[in-house]
Amino acid sequence: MTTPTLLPDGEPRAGGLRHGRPKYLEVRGLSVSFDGFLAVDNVNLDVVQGDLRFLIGPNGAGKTTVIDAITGLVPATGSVNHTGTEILGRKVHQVARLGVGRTFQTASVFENLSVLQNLDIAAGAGRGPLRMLRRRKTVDPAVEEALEIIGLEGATGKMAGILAHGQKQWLEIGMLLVQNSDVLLLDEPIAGMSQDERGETGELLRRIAASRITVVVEHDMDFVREYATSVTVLAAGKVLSEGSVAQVQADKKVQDVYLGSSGVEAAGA
Ligand SMILES: Nc1ncnc2c1ncn2[C@@H]1O[C@H](COP(=O)(O)OP(=O)(O)OP(=O)(O)O)[C@@H](O)[C@H]1O
Repeated sequence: MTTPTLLPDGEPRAGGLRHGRPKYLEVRGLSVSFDGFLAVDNVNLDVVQGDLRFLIGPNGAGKTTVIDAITGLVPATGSVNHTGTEILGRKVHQVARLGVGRTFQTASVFENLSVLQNLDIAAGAGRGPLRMLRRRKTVDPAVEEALEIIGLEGATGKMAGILAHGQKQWLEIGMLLVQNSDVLLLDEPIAGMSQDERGETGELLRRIAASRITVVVEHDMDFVREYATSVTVLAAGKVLSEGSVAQVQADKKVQDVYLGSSGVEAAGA
């Protein structure tokens, strides 16, 4: 059996990979209504493999709901195409099997299991129950590779519940890597992290985004400026602006609604 490589082949860049046939996520006319309230309103979004896209905007702009809609957590209309496959309207587990993985604002790991067991379970998500129960003597190469990428090689036996806040988020990302997710939708991954953890997370995002389709919901504009290769700004459920960090910061509409003229967020956590 060949093991798919998880290691990136370069740095993320705006517009994604420029060679080969990159994978893509193409969102068209995505809308989500909660009892008549349009939380996501006709959103179009194109993200190509190798890009590190940040989704920003004021509180209540619809950022998390876009991710919820793509991953099947809330009903939506429109279309979400992952490299030729329509994923909108499928069940949550089907979307995950099609390689679309997401994290939540609060890391959802199995607190009473070790780091290794968490990754093992994620890696076995596609295996049958008998194979899952069989004790394996060796570490799955995909798990080993994910451990290296998320920097938790030294913590394999630690219970996930006692990990530092940042490490839990990294473990959750590792769980997506071993599931072979090639679309990563990460909801505020640095919320509550220390300065050091933020930097390490930024570098982790760079490593994983180079070979995947990555969308990060974020409020921290310093972090966005440092790590985004492209940005989409949402406001009141609609795409307000899109482009490089410099382009969206210079956009008068974005300054009025979200960033002050200094580029510091006017709203948000
Ligand atoms: N399940 C729900 N039922 C009803 N309204 C909802 C539901 N989920 C979200 N909303 C509303 O939809 C709008 C968009 O919410 P969403 O959480 O997507 O915004 P956001 O941009 O992620 O905000 P934040 O930055 O504060 O996390 C908000 O007005 C919110 O109150």
